[in-house]
Amino acid sequence: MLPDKDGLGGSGRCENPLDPSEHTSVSLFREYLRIKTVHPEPDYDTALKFLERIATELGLPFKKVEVCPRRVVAIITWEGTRPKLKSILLNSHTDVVPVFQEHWKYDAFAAYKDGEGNIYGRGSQDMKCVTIQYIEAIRKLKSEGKRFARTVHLLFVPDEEVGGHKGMETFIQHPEFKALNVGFSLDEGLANPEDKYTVFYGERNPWWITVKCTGSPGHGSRFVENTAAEKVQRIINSFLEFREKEKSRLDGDVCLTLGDVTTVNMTMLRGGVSYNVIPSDIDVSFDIRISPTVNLQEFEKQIQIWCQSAGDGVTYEFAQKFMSTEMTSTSESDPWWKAFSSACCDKNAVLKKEIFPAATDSRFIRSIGLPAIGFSPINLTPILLHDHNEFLNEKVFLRGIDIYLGVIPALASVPPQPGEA
Ligand SMILES: CSCC[C@H](NC(C)=O)C(=O)O
Ligand SMILES: [Zn+2]
Ligand SMILES: [Zn+2]
Repeated sequence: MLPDKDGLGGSGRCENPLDPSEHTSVSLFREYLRIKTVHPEPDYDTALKFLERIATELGLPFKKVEVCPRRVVAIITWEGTRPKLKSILLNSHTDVVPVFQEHWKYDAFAAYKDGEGNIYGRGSQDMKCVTIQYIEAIRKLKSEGKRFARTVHLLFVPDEEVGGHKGMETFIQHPEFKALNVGFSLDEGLANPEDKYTVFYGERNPWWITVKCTGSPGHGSRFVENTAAEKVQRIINSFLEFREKEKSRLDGDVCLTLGDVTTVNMTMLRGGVSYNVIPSDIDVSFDIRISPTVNLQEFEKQIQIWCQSAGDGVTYEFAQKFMSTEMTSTSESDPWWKAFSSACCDKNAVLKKEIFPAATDSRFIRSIGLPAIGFSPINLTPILLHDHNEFLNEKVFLRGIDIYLGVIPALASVPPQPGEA
C-alpha cells in the first residue's frame, strides 16, 4: 500500500499549488530536485536548509558537522527505545553530477513531470529519490506512533560524486561518526529495468592511474629512437589487451555481471606541443575498476611488469587507489541481511544480488568493517544515473517508500546481537 497523503499530524506540509492532487511525497521530491547541488559548485547551503526544515517537521534533532571547510555532513536522528544498541544508518549524498542541458528534453533542475508521471531531473535516480524515500517512510512511521528498539540515523553527505574525500571518507574518521554507533548501513544502488530490485553487497575497487612515459625528443621528420610515443603504445596495448580478456570473460559467462570482472578504460591522453616536435613526455590515464575477488597486490605487480616492459622512463601514479575487498554478508544466517531481505520479500520486492560496478560511499563504511548494502528501490526503470534525461516515475518512487516502510522497522528491530549492550 502506498503511504497516504494524510496522517502527518498537521505538520504544515505544502501541497503542490499547481497540482493539489499530487502526492505530498512526490511534491517534496520535486522540490529537492530543484535545489542545484550540482558540481562544480553545489548549492549545499540551500540543501541543508531544506533538510533542517524537514527535521523540524519530523520533530527530530538535526546536527551539522563541518568535516572540511564548506563541506557539511548533516544528521537527523530518530532515537530508538534502546539507544545503546547499534544503530541503523540510512545514508544519502546530497550532490549531483553536471548536466549537458542541450541533450535534455526538459530543464534538468525543473523537476518536470510528464503525463505518465515520469519526473525528469538530475538526481532523480542518483540519489535524491532515496533521500526523500527514507524521509517519507520515517514521517509515516512516526505519524503512526511507531518506535523501534534501534536508533535510526539519516545521514546526508556532500561530495560523493567527486570521490568522497571531503565527505564520507573524512567523516568516518570523525568522533561524531563513532558516536553514531552504527551497526548496519543502507546507501544507494542502481535502478533495474526489470521487475526486480538490484541489491549490492560489495563494490569494485576504483584505481585511477596515470602512466607517465618519457623518451627522446627530436625533429618530427626523423626516425628518433626510444620515443615516449612508442612506450605509450606498448602501455595502451598491455592495458587494452587485458581489457579485451576481461570483456570476453564477461560476454562468455551469463552468470557474470559487470561487478564480477575488472574493467579498464583509457580516459585521458596528454602530451606534445607541436606537429613537428617529438615530445619527451606523454601521459596516459586509465579508469580501472577491480573486482573484489582479485588479489590487489598481484594486480599491481602486473601493472609494474607492463610498465617495465614498455621501456625505460615509464612510471605510474595513482589519483585513486582503493584497497578494500570487504563484502557484506548476504547469508540467511546474518541477522541484518535476514531482516532486510525478509522485509523486501514481504513487500513482494524480488532482489537480485550483485557487486556494484562503480563506487559509492558504502566502500568507506565497509572498509572499517561495517556491513553496508547498496539499494535504490527503483525497478522497471532504465539505468540513467549520470546520463541525459535522468528520470523516475512517481509510482515507482512511491512504491519505494512503501518498501522502506517494511525495511526500516525490520532493521531497527533486529534483536540485540552477542556483544551488544
Ligand atoms: C571513485 S569516486 C567516484 C564515484 C563514482 N560513483 C558513481 C556511482 O558514479 C564512480 O564510480 O566513478
Ligand atoms: Zn550516487
Ligand atoms: Zn552518481
